[in-house]
Amino acid sequence: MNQASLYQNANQVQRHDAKLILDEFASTLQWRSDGEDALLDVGSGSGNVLMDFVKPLLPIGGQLVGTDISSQMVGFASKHYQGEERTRFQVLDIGCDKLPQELRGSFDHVTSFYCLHWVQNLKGAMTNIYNLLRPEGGDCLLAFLASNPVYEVYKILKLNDKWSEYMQDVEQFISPLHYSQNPGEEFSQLLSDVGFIQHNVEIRNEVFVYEGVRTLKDNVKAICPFLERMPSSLHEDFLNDFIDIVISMNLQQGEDNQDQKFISPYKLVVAYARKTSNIVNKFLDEKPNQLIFKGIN
Ligand SMILES: C[S@@+](CC[C@H](N)C(=O)[O-])C[C@H]1O[C@@H](n2cnc3c(N)ncnc32)[C@H](O)[C@@H]1O
Ligand SMILES: CC(C)=CCC/C(C)=C/CC/C(C)=C/C(=O)O
Repeated sequence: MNQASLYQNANQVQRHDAKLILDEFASTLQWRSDGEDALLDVGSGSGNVLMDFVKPLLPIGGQLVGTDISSQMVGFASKHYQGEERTRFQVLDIGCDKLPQELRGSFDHVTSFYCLHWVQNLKGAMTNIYNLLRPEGGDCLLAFLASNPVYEVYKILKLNDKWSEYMQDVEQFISPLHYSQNPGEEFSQLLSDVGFIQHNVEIRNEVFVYEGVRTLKDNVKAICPFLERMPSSLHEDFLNDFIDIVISMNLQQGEDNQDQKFISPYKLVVAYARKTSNIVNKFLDEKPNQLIFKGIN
């Protein structure tokens, strides 16, 4: 997904979820007493979630770094938000083997919305997030898909001769937690493994209703990685086949075009974790990783 303007105009679900989660966790994040918080966002995309919902939470003296694997996304966000003070955007693959030296241990907070389900090397990504935080401590707030019906639609489309040549690597675009029996437990374990002693992970069962075929198609176009591999003359045919599969999965409500709705039940991982300084770690009990943070400051 590289088309920033398409994404910026068809990301209602992503915006809705990020706003709710940030409202809920704004007071849980451990803000510095000097107001000089540095926050890095992972997978900022076109940048509007970061600028509309994260930036307003940051103290006046805070620094914001939006990052993304896609240079097109970073280019779009840099241009669109170039007048914003104390804000910059840069390319970063959160699954990379070696973090850029200037980012390591430099942040009080890391946030990430709707990105980590794109990263197959989830353990590498979480190790990097841990290492982006300051050695003396910091926290992260993450939201990403454990599962979504879109993944089952992709797998069915791949079986069609018309589309299979574009979708050979479909599994690379399916959330690493999609097949997990217990995604909450699995992600909690991963957080512990990379060093987060204190964390809270929830799996939220959500439903989003897309009003009309055009809305659903626009949302698919904004995120579907396979469309950019095929000639644009095939896009509408692909999207029509996508809709037919959604209907065959009984995810449609209402018959005629006027009041046709599409139901998308999905599981969202919402995780908050704190990195404690090495000194504090020494004094914590051996297994304190089940601490609940909601409402604690
Ligand atoms: C669905 S968008 C989310 C954008 C934004 N966070 C939001 O909530 O609207 C996912 C973004 O993650 C980026 N992404 C995918 N894999 C990534 C990786 N390995 N490292 C950093 N960003 C990645 C994509 O390029 C895309 O811009
Ligand atoms: C009914 C149905 C199959 C809806 C799927 C809707 C959709 C466009 C889901 C996208 C999920 C996703 C990978 C989002 C993202 O990364 O932003």
